[in-house]
Amino acid sequence: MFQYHCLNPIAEKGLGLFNEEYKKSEDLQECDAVLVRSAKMHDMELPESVKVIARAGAGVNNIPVKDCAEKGVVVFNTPGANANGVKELVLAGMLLASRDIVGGIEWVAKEKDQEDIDKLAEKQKKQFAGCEIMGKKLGIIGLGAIGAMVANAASALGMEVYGYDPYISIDAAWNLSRTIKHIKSLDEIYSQCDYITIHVPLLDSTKEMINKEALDKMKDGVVLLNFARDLLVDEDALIEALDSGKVKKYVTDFANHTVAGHKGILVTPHLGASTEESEENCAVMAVKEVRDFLENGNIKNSVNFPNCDMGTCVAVGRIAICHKNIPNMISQFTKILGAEGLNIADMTNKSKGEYAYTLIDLESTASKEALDELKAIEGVSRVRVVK
Ligand SMILES: NC(=O)c1ccc[n+]([C@@H]2O[C@H](COP(=O)([O-])OP(=O)(O)OC[C@H]3O[C@@H](n4cnc5c(N)ncnc54)[C@H](O)[C@@H]3O)[C@@H](O)[C@H]2O)c1
Ligand SMILES: O=C(O)[C@H](O)COP(=O)(O)O
Repeated sequence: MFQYHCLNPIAEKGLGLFNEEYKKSEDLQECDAVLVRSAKMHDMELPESVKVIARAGAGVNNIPVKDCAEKGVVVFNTPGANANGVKELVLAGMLLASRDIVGGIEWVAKEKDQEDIDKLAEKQKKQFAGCEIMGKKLGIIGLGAIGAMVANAASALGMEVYGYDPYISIDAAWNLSRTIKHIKSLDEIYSQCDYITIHVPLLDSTKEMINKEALDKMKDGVVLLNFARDLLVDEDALIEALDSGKVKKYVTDFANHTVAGHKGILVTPHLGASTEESEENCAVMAVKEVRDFLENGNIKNSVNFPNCDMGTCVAVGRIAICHKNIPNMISQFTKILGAEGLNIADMTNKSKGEYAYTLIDLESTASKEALDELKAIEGVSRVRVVK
């Protein structure tokens, strides 16, 4: 029996995929798995029982990913599962920034009791007029799951799309429309584009990448959209650029005291992935990842351990080992198992950066002593008997 705990509400369509071998627990103690959306986990004490964290979503900046790797806790996310939800909101954001739709709706609500509201509306509408997005230049920074979808949709709406992503995956590149201009320098995006939207993860290297220097290089009257993370933008510099007229509008999905209520800023309360479809897609993918990991030891879409798949175990036993990616690990594992007379039926070892993962199928059951010896090897963070 496995136990899981949800730190945020997770769609029932996903949780329903847990079978009778799984129990939902109201607290973390004794849990094998944690499911989370945006709850902040950095200051949380995780019990030793937790082996896996699944982020039902894309961004993992709320999770101490490296500390988890050190403790042998595998962290998953659900790549692309909410990308369409975000893409649609980005398109809405561009339209809201181009015409004063919000101001117009608010005006009608305020004047609703005027007897001649129809005539008044015709007179007043010019103050809410704007421009169209067709024919404008859109710069996209980050062409992953979301950026690529925004690029294709904006291109279909008649925008001239400039895309920048020095680390683009082969899959994302294949999915891009041929109309997207491949841009190799951010300066070109800044100097050419009327709209700029950012879709990169929040990392040390991307924090405040939109700063005063970047803003100074942008076209006068640029519209900036941020549906990725607020800390990607130096929002004090942004406010200055907005107040001076350099930036026409800032559309952000992240409410904070710097941006909320400021003239020229449209703030939504982190709604990008809050659609029925995205929430369900993320929950379904997260639960499938957790189950395959707990039941078979397989890893797909982890952000701190490598992909590793040996299917379902047909041998007598399977052991999963989380460890550092350093020399001499495999030989130590096989030496301990060999000394016990345990024959290895199958084995896979994969690495990702500093960390590695080994799955070993055995023709007989490993003793507690052998498992303890494996755990005692320097660089091993967790040894788990999967079967
Ligand atoms: N508003 C929301 O509700 C919402 C929903 C989903 C994701 N997000 C945010 O959006 C981010 C992107 O999501 P995604 O699903 O597209 O992720 P993704 O991993 O598919 O794409 C990220 C892309 O950014 C690129 N990249 C990384 N560093 C870069 C840099 N310095 N310059 C240019 N490109 C760079 C990567 O190569 C990758 O292609 C997430 O990390 C998350 O923070 C927000
Ligand atoms: O990174 C993400 O997937 C988004 O920011 C969505 O976050 P949420 O699941 O808390 O809505």
